[in-house]
Amino acid sequence: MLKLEKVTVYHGDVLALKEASIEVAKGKIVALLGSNGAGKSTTINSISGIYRPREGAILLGEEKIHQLTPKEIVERGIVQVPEGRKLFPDLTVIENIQLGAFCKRARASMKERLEMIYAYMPRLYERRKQIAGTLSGGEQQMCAIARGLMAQPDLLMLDEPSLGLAPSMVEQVFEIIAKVNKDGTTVLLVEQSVHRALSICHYAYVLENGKITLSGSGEELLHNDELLSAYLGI
Ligand SMILES: Nc1ncnc2c1ncn2[C@@H]1O[C@H](COP(=O)(O)OP(=O)(O)OP(=O)(O)O)[C@@H](O)[C@H]1O
Repeated sequence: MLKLEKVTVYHGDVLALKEASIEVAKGKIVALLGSNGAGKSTTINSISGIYRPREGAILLGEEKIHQLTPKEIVERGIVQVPEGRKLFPDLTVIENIQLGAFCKRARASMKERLEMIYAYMPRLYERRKQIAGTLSGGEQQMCAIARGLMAQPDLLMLDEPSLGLAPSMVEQVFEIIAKVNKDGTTVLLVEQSVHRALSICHYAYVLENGKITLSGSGEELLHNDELLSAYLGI
C-alpha cells in the first residue's frame, strides 16, 4: 500500500532521517519505534507532506506522493492523528470531530462515519457537547482519533497516542486502534510504549538516530529481549 524507498529528510542542516525504507501493507498495523529524537515524527510528517524528503521516494501503490501537498495526501486517504492531539480546546467535541470531514472524500458520508465513531467510542457520544479543552487526556486522545476517522482514512497514522495517559486509558486507546484496524483501516503507529505497540502490531521498524536499525514481526521482536535492550534500552 505505502512504501518509503531510501527516504532522507533534513531539517535545515540536521539529518533527521537517513535512507529509510519502510513498507506498510494494506490492512496491517505497522509500528515505528525508537527513542526521543530518533526520527519517528519526521517519518510520518514526511508521509503527510509536511516535510519534503531530500532524497528517496514515497509511494502510495504506484503513485509517487512525496511532492504532493498535505491536502492532496489527505484526499488520497492518508490521515494523521498528530502528537499531542492538537484539538481546538474552545470548540465542543462534536465540532472538533466534524472538522475531520473538511476533505472532499469524507463529506458525502459524514452521518454514517459519525455513527461508526460513536459505536467505537460511546464516551464521545456522551460528551459530544462538552468543550474539548475540559476532556480528560484519554478522552482528548479519543476525540483526536475520531477527528482522524471522520476523514475516512485508508491509512491512519497515529503519533504517540498513549503519551501521558493513565494505564487503563492506554489500554482503551489500543483497543480502539485494534478495532479500527479489524474493520479494514491500515494503521501506522508511532509509539514509545514499546511492549504495548509490539503486542498489537503485525510488523515493526526500530529507528535510531534517523536510521532503521531493526525490523520484524511484532511477535518476533516482542520475544527478543536481547534485541530490544540493545536497540531500545528496555
Ligand atoms: N522542525 C525541526 N527543525 C529542526 N530540527 C528538527 C525539527 N523537527 C525535528 N528535528 C530534529 O530531527 C530529529 C528527529 O526528530 P523527530 O521529532 O522526528 O524524532 P522522534 O523520534 O519523533 O522523537 P520524539 O519521540 O521525541 O517525538 C531530532 O534530532 C530533532 O531535534
